[in-house]
Amino acid sequence: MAEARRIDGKAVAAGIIDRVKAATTALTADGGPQPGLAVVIVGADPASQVYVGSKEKMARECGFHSVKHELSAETSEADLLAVVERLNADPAIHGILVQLPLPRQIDEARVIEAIDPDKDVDGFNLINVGRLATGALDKAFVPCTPAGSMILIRGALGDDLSGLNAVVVGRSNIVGKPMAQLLLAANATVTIAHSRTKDLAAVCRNADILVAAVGRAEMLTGDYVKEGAVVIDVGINRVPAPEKGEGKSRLVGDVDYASAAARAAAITPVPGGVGPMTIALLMANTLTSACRAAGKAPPRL
Ligand SMILES: Nc1nc(=O)c2c([nH]1)NC[C@@H]1CN(c3ccc(C(=O)N[C@@H](CCC(=O)O)C(=O)O)cc3)C=[N+]21
Repeated sequence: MAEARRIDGKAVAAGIIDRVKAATTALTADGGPQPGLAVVIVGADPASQVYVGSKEKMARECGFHSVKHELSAETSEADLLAVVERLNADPAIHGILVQLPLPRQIDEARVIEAIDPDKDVDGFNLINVGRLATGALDKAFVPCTPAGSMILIRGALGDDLSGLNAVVVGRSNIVGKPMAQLLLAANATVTIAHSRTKDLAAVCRNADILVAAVGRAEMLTGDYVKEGAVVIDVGINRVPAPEKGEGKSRLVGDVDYASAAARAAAITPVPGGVGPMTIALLMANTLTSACRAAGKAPPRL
């Protein structure tokens, strides 16, 4: 089998961003609100800082009102909840993202449940989890990483995934579970596998669509990949790269790209695959929220 097609998530994301920009211009020209995104970060984790910075920059590029709240690592849960309440009440804000993970003293679930479900552009609030699980996709905010992955899968295989086996490796609330829900809604036959799955490689080799969200660098090698499968690598792992110089690192996924690409039909790289899609879908969700707030139908991006 020939080397897999490399799915260019960066290019697909750029197309979505262009459409978000155009729709934002149209919305405001039509008397609608300027979409507003608030990103809240607690503590100064360097990786988190980078992601938050790129979200803020992208929001500005889209023509959004963009605000960033940087709180110290010692912030109390009550203080963070007060910030969320202020943003819930602020009519200029349509999307609220509280960067995860949060420091130990803060109960993540409590914070997520405090976000107004109609401003929950991450799609992590129980109301949105329930909307997705019950198929109320017109009202739900769908988590950005699974939603972005789904666009790449549909680009490779089409809208209807009937008759295809999908295996999602990883069962997190932010990726694995919503990913499985979306694949199910598209009529795939879905298996959720994880670290305790017996003979994981054999389960994965059954997948026409393999989604890797385990959080272990390059764990899924070619042995896990069916010939002709579509492989979506959600992992973002920073590993040492002494070949680039002392103290240097590089980004790798949960899939061993070279061996998996030798068997797959199409595969996402890391970086340049799912990551840029996550940010693009965050912008799309924020635009959707602003449209809904104005009683206008959100555009199909
Ligand atoms: N409430 C919340 N929502 C999130 O969506 C969220 C979060 N918390 N916490 C952290 C993770 C991580 N995340 C990424 C988004 C984009 C890239 C991305 O664009 N990555 C580039 C590479 C970036 C680089 O070079 O470091 C790529 O894959 O090509 C990565 C990671 C969103 N997260």
